[in-house]
Amino acid sequence: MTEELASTSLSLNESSADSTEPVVVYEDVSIGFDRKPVLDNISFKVQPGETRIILGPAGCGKSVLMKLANGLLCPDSGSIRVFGQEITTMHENDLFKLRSRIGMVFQESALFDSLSVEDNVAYRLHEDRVPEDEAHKRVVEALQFVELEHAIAKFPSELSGGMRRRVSIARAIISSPDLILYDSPTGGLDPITSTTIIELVVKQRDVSHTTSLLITHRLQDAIVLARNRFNLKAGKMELISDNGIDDSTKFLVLNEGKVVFDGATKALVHTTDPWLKEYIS
Ligand SMILES: Nc1ncnc2c1ncn2[C@@H]1O[C@H](COP(=O)(O)OP(=O)(O)OP(=O)(O)O)[C@@H](O)[C@H]1O
Repeated sequence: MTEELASTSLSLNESSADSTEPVVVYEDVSIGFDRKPVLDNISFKVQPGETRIILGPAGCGKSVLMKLANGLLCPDSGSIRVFGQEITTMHENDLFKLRSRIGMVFQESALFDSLSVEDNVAYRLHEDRVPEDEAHKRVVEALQFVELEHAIAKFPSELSGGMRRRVSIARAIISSPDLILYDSPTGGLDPITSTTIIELVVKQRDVSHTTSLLITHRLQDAIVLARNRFNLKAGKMELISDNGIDDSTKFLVLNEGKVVFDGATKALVHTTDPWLKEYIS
C-alpha cells in the first residue's frame, strides 16, 4: 500500500477514531429461528479502533450476531446501537445510509462472477455515482493495498480463493468505512493463504485504525492478529517484540447462545473457565 493511501485512510477515519463513544453496542440482544433460540441476552461493546474477534463453536450464532450489526437481521428483543444510532427500529432508507459506512467481507468472498475485478471493487462507488476517473483511481489504490493491482482486468473465475478474498477486502475498504465486518475471511483457505489475509486485516487495523468485527474458526488467526503489528516502513507484518500483545485486539467468545468471554487477549489466555480452557487449547 502506498503511504499516500495510508494517510488518506487515516484522515478519513480520524473523526470516528477521536470519538470515545463505542462504535457498536449490543444490549440484551436475543434472536431465534423457528422457536429455537440462537442468541440469548447478548451484551457487549466495541470501542473505536478496536478489532473484536468473535470465536465459538460451529452454529453458535457468530454470523447471526454479525448480520444484526448492519441490520440484515432484526433481533427479537434488545437494543443494538451502531455509530450511536439505534438500528433495531431503523427504516430501510436509514439502514441503507448506515451500511454505506460499513465494509463487509462475506464468507466465500461473494463476488459478482460476471463483473471484472475492477467493477467488483468499484461496485459501491458506481452505486454512489462517483465519476469514472475518480472511481478508477480509488480502485487502483484499494487493489494496491491488497497487492492485486495486476489483476484489475481479470474475472473472479480466473482468481485463486486467496485472491478472491483479497478482492473482497479491497471492495470493503474502498469507501474508507468506519466499521468493517469480516465474516470468516479465512474460511476454506489453506494456512499460508489464511495468514496473508490476516496480514491484510492487521494492515488495515494498524494503518487506518478501522473498528472491526472479525469471525474466525481458526484460533491461529486470532493469535496472529493479537501478536503482530503492521510495520508501514518495512511494508510487512511483524511480531510485537517482547511477547507483546496488540491492545486494540479483543475477544468475544460465544457458546450455546451466550457470551462466555468478553475481553482482552491476556485474560482469555489465562482463563480459569474449564470450557474456555478446553476450547482455546
Ligand atoms: N435466516 C435463518 N433462518 C433460520 N435459521 C437460521 C438463519 N440464520 C441462521 N440460522 C440458524 O442459526 C444458527 C446459528 O447460525 P450462524 O450461521 O450464525 O452460526 P455460526 O456460529 O456463524 O456457524 P459457523 O461457525 O458454522 O459459520 C444455526 O443453527 C443456523 O441454522
